[in-house]
Amino acid sequence: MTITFDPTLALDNQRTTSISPLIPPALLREELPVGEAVAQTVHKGRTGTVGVLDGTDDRLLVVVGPCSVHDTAAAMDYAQRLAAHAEGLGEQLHVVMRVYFEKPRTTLGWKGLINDPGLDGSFAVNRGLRMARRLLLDVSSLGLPVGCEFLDPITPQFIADIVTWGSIGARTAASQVHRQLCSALSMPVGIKNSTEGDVQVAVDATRAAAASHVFAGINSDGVAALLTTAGNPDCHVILRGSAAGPNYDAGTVSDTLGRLRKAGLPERVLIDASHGNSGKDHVRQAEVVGELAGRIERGERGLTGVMLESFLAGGRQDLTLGRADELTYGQSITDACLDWSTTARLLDRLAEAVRAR
Ligand SMILES: O=C[C@H](O)[C@H](O)COP(=O)(O)O
Ligand SMILES: C=C(OP(=O)(O)O)C(=O)O
Repeated sequence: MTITFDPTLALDNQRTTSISPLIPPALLREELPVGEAVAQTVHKGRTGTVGVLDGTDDRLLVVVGPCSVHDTAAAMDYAQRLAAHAEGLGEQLHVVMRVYFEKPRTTLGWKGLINDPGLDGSFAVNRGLRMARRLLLDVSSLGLPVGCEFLDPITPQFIADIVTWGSIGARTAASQVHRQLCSALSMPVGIKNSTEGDVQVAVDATRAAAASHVFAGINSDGVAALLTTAGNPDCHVILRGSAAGPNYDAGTVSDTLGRLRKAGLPERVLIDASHGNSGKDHVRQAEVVGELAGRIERGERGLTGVMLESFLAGGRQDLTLGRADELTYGQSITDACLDWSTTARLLDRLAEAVRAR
């Protein structure tokens, strides 16, 4: 017997306007597999990062690149310049390129290449995932390891095998979902202080991510699964400043190391020269790096890494959805970035500081 309901009594999908298929992660991985050279880059990149974090490798971790990728050709152009420059500084700096595809927004805005690769509100997510995986393979094949922010808890199944260093942003550091995700990720993960400047939330997240968890997710076939994780001992705090001002000063670094010590965690921090530490003014990132270089030279404890937002052209521009053809080549459509030549100069300065210490 068929039971029919009065349609006005329907209970679910009242606000979901469409549900369409997502490619299974395993299929994308088969289409775009990791070859031996890329596997070597990721392996070496992760081992190097862990060594710097643990202090067994005396280099400085530098995570540098665009705020977001919106044009894969420009991202590759940038990657080629960075790979060549980083090679000459390899004894002092462990360089990881920011290749960010997922943007957490304060309210609304373009949410990154995976969500809307056409930059036109068409949300071709399967295409976005393909473009993201392709770019990660291409950048890594230059011998340059990549770093991504993980925002959507499903996305890592599609790309995480090619990621050397991960990040959890200021808006999700308190989220249990993201802390559980970190506990499963195979690479070191930096976790940011909150947008209001709360550092303890990042320390708590680092502690939670180091523990084992059991939670619901998907497997590589895209099927709902229960995941049991071992915990990630390679998570670390990123000081990114806040709307109230910067927090890269020696006092905050020392206070953060104290909080980590109290929580039984390794004492190390990465400083984000952008965001609240630069007041989102890209020019001020250079001032932050200048000060940090002096402190690194003097051997300040715990300063393990630096993050820079940088692209080919300096500054930022607004995207009008559907008008990507009007954009300036190599300029950010999210946060303002340093231009390439200033970036190269700042990398040289950081390398000089490491050499001097
Ligand atoms: O890093 C990028 C941005 O700071 C972050 O995605 C928030 O951007 P919004 O405040 O412009 O939304
Ligand atoms: C979104 C980012 O930063 P935050 O989470 O610090 O705002 C970012 O680094 O791209």
